[in-house]
Amino acid sequence: MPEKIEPLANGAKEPVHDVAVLGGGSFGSAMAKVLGENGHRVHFWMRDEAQAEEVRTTGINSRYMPGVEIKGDIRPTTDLADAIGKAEIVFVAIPSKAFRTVIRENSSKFRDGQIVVSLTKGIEAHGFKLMSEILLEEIPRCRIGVLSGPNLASEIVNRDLTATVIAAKDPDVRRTVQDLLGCEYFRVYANVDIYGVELAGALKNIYAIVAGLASALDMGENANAMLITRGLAEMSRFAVSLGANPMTFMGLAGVGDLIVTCTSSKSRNFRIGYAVGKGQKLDDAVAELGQVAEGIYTLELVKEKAEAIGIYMPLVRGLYEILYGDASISAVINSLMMSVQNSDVEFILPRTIAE
Ligand SMILES: NC(=O)c1ccc[n+]([C@@H]2O[C@H](COP(=O)([O-])OP(=O)(O)OC[C@H]3O[C@@H](n4cnc5c(N)ncnc54)[C@H](O)[C@@H]3O)[C@@H](O)[C@H]2O)c1
Ligand SMILES: O=P(O)(O)OC[C@H](O)CO
Repeated sequence: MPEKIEPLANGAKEPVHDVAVLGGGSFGSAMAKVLGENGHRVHFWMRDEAQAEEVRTTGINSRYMPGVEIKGDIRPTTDLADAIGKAEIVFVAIPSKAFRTVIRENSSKFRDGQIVVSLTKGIEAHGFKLMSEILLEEIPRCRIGVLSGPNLASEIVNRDLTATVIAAKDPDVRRTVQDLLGCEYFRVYANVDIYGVELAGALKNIYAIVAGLASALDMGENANAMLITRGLAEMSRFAVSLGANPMTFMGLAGVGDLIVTCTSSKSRNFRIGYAVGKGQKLDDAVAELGQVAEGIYTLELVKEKAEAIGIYMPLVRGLYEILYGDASISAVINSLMMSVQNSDVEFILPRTIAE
């Protein structure tokens, strides 16, 4: 049992809930820590028994969160069915490439009406599916939510002040997640635009790689601001064309997450861009990182999708040509700078067609 249950932001102590966190990486560890400190019983599922045993005996996940003690009633397990079975609410922090497989293999273990919240910021290659869409397909009888925002795991575990967004259609899902996670250093805002919140979380990883590249080249603060803002224009153009609400991009899950990921070397996507900007090969940078940087996969999928539906995404195309083609960084920068000068905010002034 935890030594002390901190009161939540509303001053009341919540009843203890059984929650499951699926995924023993950086973000699963960070969310397990918040939930444990808030007094909940956390069934923390990870694949690796040695890692589970380490968390069980020392409270530390040294591979993904070295030196951080995950306090409270944390119950690490490699038995996924047991974790789901015991939980009232399930949080899923599994990389997008493995997300469907893990959920599908255990779909019969989820209960009717059980709340399942995706923490994953990626897109499935086959069919361009977001994680909430996978959940709806695999476990349609559950109530689905998506948590996304400017949430560097390494800061959350330090109890650095942080805000995030829970997006769900069901108000009870939104309220439950706010109550479970909210505390003196973690605030949870609500949104109903699941698709926009989720797509924003996936797309910003691409622009974080771009920002890392720019930082490696020491392009200057004006250039950084230009890249972030044009990244926002590009990602909202794309997302809105697929049905997202443009206003979502003004919120924490949109511009908030874009800012943190594009300005912090704590972001793994930023670090990949920085390494490539310093001349490292992409594969070597990924191997050295040793953690997931979803943006490198999202980039390929978004480039393909944007071309298929005719959405202009010059930063996506330029980054793709650098990472996966043979374009030099300077040639891409030159072509971006010399393209047609266009509208700032296209929701006010439509873009001219020629580019
Ligand atoms: N780390 C952050 O700051 C952060 C913040 C918000 C959201 N996210 C998102 O959370 C998701 C998970 O990222 P992370 O940071 O925890 O990654 P990570 O690289 O730190 O850890 C990945 C975890 O997934 C596990 N895993 C990999 N393949 C698996 C499989 N086939 N089956 C089961 N488990 C598997 C690994 O064992 C590891 O425990 C990503 O989509 C990421 O974008 C991360
Ligand atoms: O480390 P990254 O680049 O995966 O980013 C982590 C979070 O998504 C930031 O909100």
